Formats: sequence, C-alpha cells, structure tokens
Amino acid sequence: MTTDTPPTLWDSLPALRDRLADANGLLFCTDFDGTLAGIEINPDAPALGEENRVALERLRDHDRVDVAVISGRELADLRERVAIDGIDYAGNHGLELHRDGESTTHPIARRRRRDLDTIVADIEERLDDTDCFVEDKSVSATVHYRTAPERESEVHDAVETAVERVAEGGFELSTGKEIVELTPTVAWDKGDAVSLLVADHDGWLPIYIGDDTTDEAAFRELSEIGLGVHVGTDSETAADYRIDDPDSVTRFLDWLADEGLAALDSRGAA
Ligand SMILES: O=P(O)(O)OC[C@H]1O[C@H](O[C@H]2O[C@H](CO)[C@@H](O)[C@H](O)[C@H]2O)[C@H](O)[C@@H](O)[C@@H]1O
Repeated sequence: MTTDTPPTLWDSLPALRDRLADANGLLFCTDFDGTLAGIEINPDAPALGEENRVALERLRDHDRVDVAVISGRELADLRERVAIDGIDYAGNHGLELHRDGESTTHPIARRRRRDLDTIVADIEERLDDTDCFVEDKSVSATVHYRTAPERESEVHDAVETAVERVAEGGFELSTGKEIVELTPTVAWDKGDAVSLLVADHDGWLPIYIGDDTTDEAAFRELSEIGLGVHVGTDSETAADYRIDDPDSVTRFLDWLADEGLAALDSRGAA
C-alpha cells in the first residue's frame, strides 16, 4: 500500500483523457456513502443528488460505458437510494450483487443469517442505554457510534463479545467512519466484486472511486489495470489519485460525462 498521499486527480485529467481514448470502453465503479453522498449523522439521510444522478445516467446511456455502485449498505437499501435502472449494484461490501437484473447473495453469508440475528440482538441489549445503534443489513450489521464517539471501545467490546458468544470465528469486524462493521468471515470483498465486473470488460478502463477503508480492496484490485480515486486527504491509500470530498466527486462525474465520454468517442477518429 502507498503511504504517500497520492496526487490530485485534477492534475491528471489529460492523462486520463488519453487512457479513455485508447480504451475499448469505461467501467465506472463508485462507492455510495462519503462519495456519491456526503456523510450525515443519520444513516437514513444520504440521498443521491440530482447532478450526480444526471451524470451517472449520461454515463449509463453510452453504449461503451457500464456503471456499478458498490457499497457497504444492504443491496435493497442501496438500490432504493440510488434508483437508477440499467446499472449494476453490489451491497454488503460485495456479498450481495445485482447484475443484469438479477440479485444474488453469497451462500455462506446467507447461511450465517440466523447467527447474525442473535448477535445483533445481543449487541442491542449490551448498548441499550447508549446512543449507539445497530443497522441490521440482513447478512451483515453496522454499529453506529457517530453521536457517542466516546463509546468507540465499548462498541468494539460489545461486538467482539457477542460474536465470541454466538459464533466465534464466523464473523469479522472492521472499522469505518464512526462505525464498526460485522461481516461473515468469507473471502470476498469489494475488490472481488470489482474483479468480477472487470473480467467481463476486456480492454475497458476500470475506474473505482471511494472514501473509506473497505474501498482499499477495490483500489488494490485496480492498481495495475485501472484507476483508483480516493475521496479525502488520508495518506494511507492504495488509490492512484485523490480528490477532496463528495462535491469534488460531483465535479469529476460532470467532467467524465462530458469530456471523458468525448475522449472515449475519439477512439479511431484521428
Ligand atoms: O461502502 P459505503 O457506501 O461507503 O458504505 C459504508 C457505510 O456507510 C454508511 O455509514 C456511513 O455513512 C452514514 C451516513 O452518512 C454515517 O452516519 C456513518 O457514520 C458512516 O459510517 C452506512 O450506514 C453503512 O451501512 C455502510 O456500511
């Protein structure tokens, strides 16, 4: 993993234009929270802004562009929030996929649902008298402590204890922005979801854009073959480039739907 802050994407747009002009097509993959929508206190609040919707639809409508939204959110929640037809979706960090109109869930994740229900109930009981709460995402769960940051270690302890009690080794913990994520122990992440899509797009340029720790797997997957863009100023990222915040993502989407598509169309024009 690169430890230097990657260069800003804005200085590299001429190079990106060249890569698009050489590519068979564009596979545009994006995270949702902190990328397409800003971070909010209430996890129910984030919505896809109109400018982003228009740009993503313009990309979708190009015959040599495919779009995928890849999120830690539950697939049903993500699809409802984004609500763009004709694109691919991955929910629960890739454990749920919606491709070509069909939804699938990783079989091991499906089998662990009952254990997860018990774990969620246990965590809820342990955190009952706090402001922390559990977002039950059917095959994974997220414990939110944004409104009680002083409870961070208490949340970790509660999740660890609940997993040990119910299904030791069956679930793993990861951290995100003021959250602890609890996912079934399965060798499958956002990087694998991206790699599955890349396999169907020979000679296309894959781009992945995201802001959080689970997006790093996708950046690593694309390090040799595509382009990763980290949203934020963290230095520890495997992404090739960075941009500041979700507003910058909107500007980039606008550029891509305009100049990026023009570059793609210029292939063979000279
Ligand atoms: O992969 P993503 O699309 O980035 O999803 C990651 C998690 O995002 C959500 O939590 C984050 O956003 C919330 C709303 O802005 C915020 O309140 C929370 O503190 C953030 O961590 C979502 O609720 C989780 O399920 C996703 O896993």
